Order: sequence, then structure tokens, then C-alpha cells
Amino acid sequence: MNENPRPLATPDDASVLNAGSAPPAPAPDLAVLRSEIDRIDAAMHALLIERGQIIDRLVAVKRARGAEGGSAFRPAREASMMRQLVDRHRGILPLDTVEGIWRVIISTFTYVQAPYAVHADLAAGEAAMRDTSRFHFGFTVPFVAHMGPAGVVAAVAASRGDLGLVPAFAPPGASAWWTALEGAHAPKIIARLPFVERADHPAGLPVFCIAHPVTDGAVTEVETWSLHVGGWSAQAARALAPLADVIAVPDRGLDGAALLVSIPVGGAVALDAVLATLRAAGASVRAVALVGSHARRHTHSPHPALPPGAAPIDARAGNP
Ligand SMILES: C=C(O[C@@H]1C=C(C(=O)O)C=C[C@H]1O)C(=O)O
Repeated sequence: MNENPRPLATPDDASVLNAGSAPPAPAPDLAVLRSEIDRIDAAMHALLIERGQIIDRLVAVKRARGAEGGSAFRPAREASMMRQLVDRHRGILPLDTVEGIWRVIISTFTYVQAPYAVHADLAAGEAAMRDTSRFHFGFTVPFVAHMGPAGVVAAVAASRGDLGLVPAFAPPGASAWWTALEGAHAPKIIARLPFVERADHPAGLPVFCIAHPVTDGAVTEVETWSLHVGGWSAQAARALAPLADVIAVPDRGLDGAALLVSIPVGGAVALDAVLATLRAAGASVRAVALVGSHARRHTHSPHPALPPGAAPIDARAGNP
């Protein structure tokens, strides 16, 4: 064990600023620092207990307002909490850790409000899907494994308030699972995880989270549309690629495809433009259905990219 870890002085420590002019302050002993850590741990624990009491009051208010049963998961609120967390984080604790701690806090308090299970499709890779599920929902929320997305959708549909996780890409041999979300009362896509994307995310498998339609707290920044097209071709796929995120799998019929198309609301490209592009590329659109929505994708970059040609911030400020 390392009994003498980090230097105790920080740059704003008086002993450093006065170096040379005054004798250095004696280093606090380890027992003192450990008692500081104990004080902080007890305070954090007390705050978590207090958070639980607030959640109790929140449940009472929701009941009084006649909130329906089912999952207490509020995708809009959670996406905004996670964005704020990432934006305010600083210090030596890795962002991955902070995000993981808060995912467990939020998911577990959601579970305490109204128990739910997470059903996950392991077909695209068991380890990555388990990591994603545990990272976002912790170990208290029950995890139920399925081989293929159809079982996940069926389990969510049959449940009161469970969540389902399905890869947000088409693994080899993928089926058009989203067509099962087309009915008015069928489950819907309500979130895309991770809420905060980055290249080296430790549980970064992109997944759609599905649940019974959310009536309170849905987020509609990106809409997900199920399209059935005829005359699907490489040309149609190429024409669509720059416009929207698309998952395409062969549909019934020789040249048919089922598409799941994600379109940011209020963005440069609306559904009409997607349909017109498909038609111009020789495809016919047979059916269109809204199968959910989620928060806009939030990408965290530790070193924000500069606009082309811009000088680094230090140089612009005239610093050496
Ligand atoms: C607290 C609520 O319910 C859930 C739990 C949350 C939490 O513990 O912070 C946040 C959002 C919800 O998914 C809420 O509705 O605000």
C-alpha cells in the first residue's frame, strides 16, 4: 500500500506561494486526511438518504396527480441531468466514473419509485450488452437476457413498466424488430443510450431503449420512423445516407426493405425530404409509422474541435 501518495500542496497553497520566504507548513498527517475523507463519505451518504426522502415526496405528488402506473423512467429529465453532469464535471475523478455513479443513482431511485426490469437483446454480443445495461441501470434493477430483439419487444409489451435494450445498429442477420412498435399501443423507442456519447465510452454500445409509450416526460428531439419501401437499392441507400441515420434490413418481397430512420426534429432534413429522396432514387414508400423519439445525441469531447483555420485559444488570447 502506498502510504505517501500525492504531494499535499496545491498551487494555491500558501506554503507553495511563499516558497523560499517562509518555512513550509508541516504536512498534515494521514490520520487527519483520512478523517476528512470519512467526513465527506458520511456527508455524501447523508445526501443520498436525503435524496431518497425527496423521491418519497415526489412519488406522493405523482400519485396525488393521478400519474398512471408503469415505469417512472423520464427520458427527457434523465437526458438533461446527464448533459448537465458532464458539463459541470472537473477534477481528477474520471468522467466515466462520475457518469456511472449517477446512472446507478438515477436508475435505482427510478426502480425504488416503481420496480421494473431491463430486458436486453444479447444477439449482437453478450459482454457489450451486459456492460451497457449494468452501466446504465446498475445491479439492483433486474436484468433479463433475450436472444434477439423480438423477445425483448414482446417482454416489454407484456410488462407493466419494463424497459428493453436493443442495438441501435443492424448486426448481421438482423430483423426489422421496430415494425413491432408500429401499433398505437405497442411499445416505442423512448431513449438512445449512452445519453452522453464519446469515442472511448466504457459502455458505449449504442442502444435504443424501448418502453410503453411515455405520456409524461417524453422527449421528441429526434423522431424514429419505420418505413417500408419497395425498389430498395444501393442507389437508394447511398442517397439516404447523408440525410439521416438509417438501419435497413431486407423486407418481404424481392426488392423490399424495412428501414428505421432517425430524424432530428426542426433540423435541416424533415421526413418529407427523406421520402422525396427515396422516390427520386427509384424506391417506392409503402408505409410510414412513427415508432418513437429520443433526446438529441450529445457528444462529449474533452478537447472541443476548433473551427477550421481557428487558432488555439492560448494563441488567440496572445498568451505565450
Ligand atoms: C425523480 C424522477 O423519476 C426518475 C428518477 C430520477 C432521479 O432519481 O433523479 C430522474 C428521472 C426519472 O427517471 C422524476 O420524475 O423526476
